[in-house]
Amino acid sequence: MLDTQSALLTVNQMTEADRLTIAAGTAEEVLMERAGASVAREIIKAWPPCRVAVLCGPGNNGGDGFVVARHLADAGWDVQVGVLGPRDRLKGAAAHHARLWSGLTAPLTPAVLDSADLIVDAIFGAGLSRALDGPVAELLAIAARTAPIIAIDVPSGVIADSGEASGAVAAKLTVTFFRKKPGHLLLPARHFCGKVVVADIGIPPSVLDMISPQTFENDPILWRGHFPILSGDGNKFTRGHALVWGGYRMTGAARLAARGAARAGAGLTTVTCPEVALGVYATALTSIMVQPLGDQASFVKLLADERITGLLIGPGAGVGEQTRESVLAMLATGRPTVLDADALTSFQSDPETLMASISGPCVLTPHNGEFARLFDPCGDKLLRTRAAARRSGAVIVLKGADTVIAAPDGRAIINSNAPPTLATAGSGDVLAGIILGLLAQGMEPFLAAAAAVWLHGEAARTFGPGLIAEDLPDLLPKVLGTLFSQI
Ligand SMILES: NC(=O)C1=CN([C@@H]2O[C@H](COP(=O)(O)OP(=O)(O)OC[C@H]3O[C@@H](n4cnc5c(N)ncnc54)[C@H](O)[C@@H]3O)[C@@H](O)[C@H]2O)[C@@H](O)CC1
Ligand SMILES: [K+]
Repeated sequence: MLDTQSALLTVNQMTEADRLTIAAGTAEEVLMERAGASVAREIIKAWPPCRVAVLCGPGNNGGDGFVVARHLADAGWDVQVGVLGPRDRLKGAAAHHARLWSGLTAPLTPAVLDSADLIVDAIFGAGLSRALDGPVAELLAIAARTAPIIAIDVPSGVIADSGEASGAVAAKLTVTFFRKKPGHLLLPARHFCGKVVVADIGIPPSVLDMISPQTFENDPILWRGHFPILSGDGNKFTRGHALVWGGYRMTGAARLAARGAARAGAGLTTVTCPEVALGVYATALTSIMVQPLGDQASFVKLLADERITGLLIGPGAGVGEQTRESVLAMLATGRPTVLDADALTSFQSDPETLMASISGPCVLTPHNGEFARLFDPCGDKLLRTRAAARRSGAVIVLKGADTVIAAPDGRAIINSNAPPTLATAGSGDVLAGIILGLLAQGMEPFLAAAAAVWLHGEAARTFGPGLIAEDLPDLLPKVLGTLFSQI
């Protein structure tokens, strides 16, 4: 199992974590007290005492709200509490904490927001089961124009499992409990969460042994121990040999990928390209070797070289029969293979053939458009990436600001460190190359894909504004240096 420190819990898994903790002797009221107290603590840390409106819903999220109200009032804050529906309909721990609130409550209308300097959104959390209805959505829209919002667990309207966010408004701060939920990372919900703080409410991490989470936030802790480390007695042949299939006119894409592979640590990197493009590739590449592609038979012969340990096709490959044939020839070797861009689109009229040909370690790196050409685009991003991995037998990297990496066995990782500067021509080619470089060194495909996505994001973050794809490979040494100096 992957390290559960960065696990993301579904609503059902979080409920189970609560249940196991309660069964082991912590009362639900105590968990709610700790949850609300932790939110109040974060608020007091970040804002000076002011007038705060606490908006409480009909469930346990509302119960947390009453705890926040009590703690802030005890600390001398001016607190207004608004409650959705009759207060006597609150149940269990929420009813208990509503009773401990000795101040007034008002109905949940815009009047509660009058002169508020800060707003606590405790309307709905994990229990939101349908889209927000009119009055609550309207109230939130007014709240968003009135003052900064602090959301408890998730902003109301966010579906914690899927990242949908109908009717939600942007919070400045979201305080969640024990572990993050997929909705804190997936778009569009992530944009509504603001800064996310995870509070410890005394749920022991050991409950996760029983829950076996399958979804994680991308973090080096998941894959650092599997990263290819150079051995003292190694040579360039023991560090893997990465082969990139280079196309003709769009030669930049394969060159970027090859540099990504080399910087990710492949001992040897070769671009094989049509004779006519040899000059272009050779002029632009120095340590990376260039080989003429020849006809299909000579490509198959090249692939028979056992020293080649990782293959990539797609960047600048061109959509068509030659790319299709080359993909199938690569997959037939059973060696670790990355399929990107045109290699994926070349199968849009016949995805079945592609799926049937994947038997070895394989990573597909589609963006949304390429994904929809091969797979069912329905369902939230986590769901559809998982389904595609299961269907293809490959690791799927569904790219975007919230890239999801899914393995055929159901594990999934959501990436959260990619800055918007990565939305630039050629950045996907470099990513495919980094994955290739790691695969060529023998790293497990799922973890190699996760590591590459993280390194790619971190490289861009390190650089800042003005980034172009060419910068990315050369930023890897610094990122890797920082990462491994921390061990
Ligand atoms: N279970 C526990 O032990 C703990 C739970 N905690 C809090 O409890 C929350 C979950 O509580 P609940 O499961 O009670 O769920 P919520 O409080 O999120 O909401 C559930 C209530 O809202 C109603 N509802 C759902 N969608 C609606 C909609 N669109 N319009 C109108 N009403 C709607 C439901 O019928 C139910 O009454 C978490 O988000 C967290 O804030 C924390 O106190 C930590 C401990
Ligand atoms: K909330």
